[in-house]
Amino acid sequence: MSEAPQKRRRVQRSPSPGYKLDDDDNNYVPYVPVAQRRQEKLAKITSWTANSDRDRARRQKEEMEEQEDAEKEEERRREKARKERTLLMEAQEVHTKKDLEDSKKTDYQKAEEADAEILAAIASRRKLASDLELATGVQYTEPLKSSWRPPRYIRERTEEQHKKIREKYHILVDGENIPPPIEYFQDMKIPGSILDFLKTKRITDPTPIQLQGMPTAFAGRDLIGIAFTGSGKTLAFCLPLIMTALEEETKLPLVRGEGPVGVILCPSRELANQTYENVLAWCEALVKDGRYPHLNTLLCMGGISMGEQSHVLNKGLHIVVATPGRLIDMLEKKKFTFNNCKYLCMDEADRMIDLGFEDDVRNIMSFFKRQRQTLLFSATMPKKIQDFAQQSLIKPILVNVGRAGAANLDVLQVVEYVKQEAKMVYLLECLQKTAPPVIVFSENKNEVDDIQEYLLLKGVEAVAIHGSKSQEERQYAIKSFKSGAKDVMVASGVASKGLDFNDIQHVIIFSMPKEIEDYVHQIGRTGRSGKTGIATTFVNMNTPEQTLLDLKYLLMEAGQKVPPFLASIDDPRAVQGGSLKGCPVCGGLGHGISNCPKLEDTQRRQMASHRAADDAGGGF
Ligand SMILES: Nc1ncnc2c1ncn2[C@@H]1O[C@H](COP(=O)(O)OP(=O)(O)OP(=O)(O)O)[C@@H](O)[C@H]1O
Repeated sequence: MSEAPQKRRRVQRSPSPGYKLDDDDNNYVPYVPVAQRRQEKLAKITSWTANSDRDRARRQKEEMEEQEDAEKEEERRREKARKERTLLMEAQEVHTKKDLEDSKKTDYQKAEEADAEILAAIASRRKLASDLELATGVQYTEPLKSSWRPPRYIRERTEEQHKKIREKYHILVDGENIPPPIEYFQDMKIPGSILDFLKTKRITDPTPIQLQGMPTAFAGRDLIGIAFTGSGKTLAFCLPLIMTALEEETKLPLVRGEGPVGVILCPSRELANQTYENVLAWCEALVKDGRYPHLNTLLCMGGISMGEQSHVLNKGLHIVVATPGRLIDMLEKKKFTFNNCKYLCMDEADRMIDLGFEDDVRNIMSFFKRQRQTLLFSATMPKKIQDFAQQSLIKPILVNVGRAGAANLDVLQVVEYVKQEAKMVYLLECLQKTAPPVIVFSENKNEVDDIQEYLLLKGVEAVAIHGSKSQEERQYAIKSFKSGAKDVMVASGVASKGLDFNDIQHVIIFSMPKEIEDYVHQIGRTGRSGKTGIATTFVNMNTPEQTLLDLKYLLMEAGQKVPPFLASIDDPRAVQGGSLKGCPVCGGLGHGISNCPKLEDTQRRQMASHRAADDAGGGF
């Protein structure tokens, strides 16, 4: 029905006005003369012929091309097969040659080569710097400036005089323009109220790491500080931060939402808590004489509610003591920022960057908005870790007191062969050696619980601490042991690293850790701040021979008695005629890098984390 008007409209539109059209007009076919029609047909036929000729030619060409392609493909296949055969033969030849060469090499040479390969792989680790800095290529070349100066009479000393002082305290240093060692706290320009407080704790003169480390940190320099367990590293890195924060607060007081000025990172909650308490005590001492302002310190770690600390967050923040996970969480939630943060210190730094926290540390670094002073401290820091860490520091200064990873000489080390089944009974006997407090270490959480249970049954006041205990249980154990309410603390190695308990008389290592560094940290809970202590270690057939060898060399280095069963263990490297260099990865003296337990552990952990990432589907 709608067709009609449309048609009508079309009809009306097309011709010129004045014509009258109907359907016949529409169907009208104009007349074409015969001659013209014949010519048109001829032209059509000619074009068909031409087209079909062209088609045929095209088809032929295509066929030829296909054939050529097939031939070329066949040639390529043959060439590839020929090459593969040659490569295979070459590879076989190379292998045969290598086998021949290898057969000429001694086991020692082969081990050296394997070590070099592993070292090269470690050296290629991604630089320890913030992702932002890496991405934008930000590079600082000069250390931070500080207004602190040593007293004039010290500045006027010659380099030779500085050297003599360092030699006197067995301090090794490395770096450019090293600040002078200072033998008295008074000369370090530390506020008198803090010095008075330190005196009440019987801290009157700086320890070697303090007398070189503190001037270095006060001068704003990046620092790697290595010194024995219990040699006062905590004061060496906390006091410079307190002084920096004090300077900032004096210049322009911080208000809510501002700060922190610096952060101290610790690998465990217990260590973070202990460092926090030290900082609190020193900051409280600072305000005692009424001349200095109050500095706010935040403890930022898992297991404590931030609500408890909201009173600190509501003011300007000077110092944060943190474990990595919770710190990242707080920074991501923008509870505070690092916009004005200029001091980053890592305690037990080798552990932090080497075992699991490396990416967290990079992440934390990416929150800094300006150049920072970076300090790394530990009792054990093998050369490789030092080299790696050094890349992220600016003209760093290395302060080393004794060999990194060496045992504290104030600890008498006794190693005893005790059969597995006799350990518990012998432990009771061992506890009689000294008065309390005593720490018993075991590598295994279940064993920690078993030992505590056994001791409780035998009437010994013992507490236990390990990673699977709740925060409250861990805190209770530490508090009651520290206060003297409990005589014995049974602990897993990880949970107690870096903890400073008063006057531990005896450390008993119930199960020898695989890594000698852990042993050094564990025996280091005694013999602290110049006092002496005893460490008794149980070993037996279950202890790997390589661990025993590490132990043997460590005892020899510390001038301790080596029991006959240890002395009789031969070093396979010596048998092969190789050098007896220590392991550059863990510092163990009884093995090379290729059989380093720490490296194995790290690789296992990395593989586990890759597997976890795969399971999670990868990606972002
Ligand atoms: N100059 C000093 N004189 C005497 N005692 C000191 C001095 N400095 C620190 N101390 C004390 O020495 C003990 C050990 O200090 P700290 O915990 O800092 O050792 P550390 O080197 O960090 O040990 P670790 O490597 O085991 O963590 C503490 O109780 C501390 O109060």
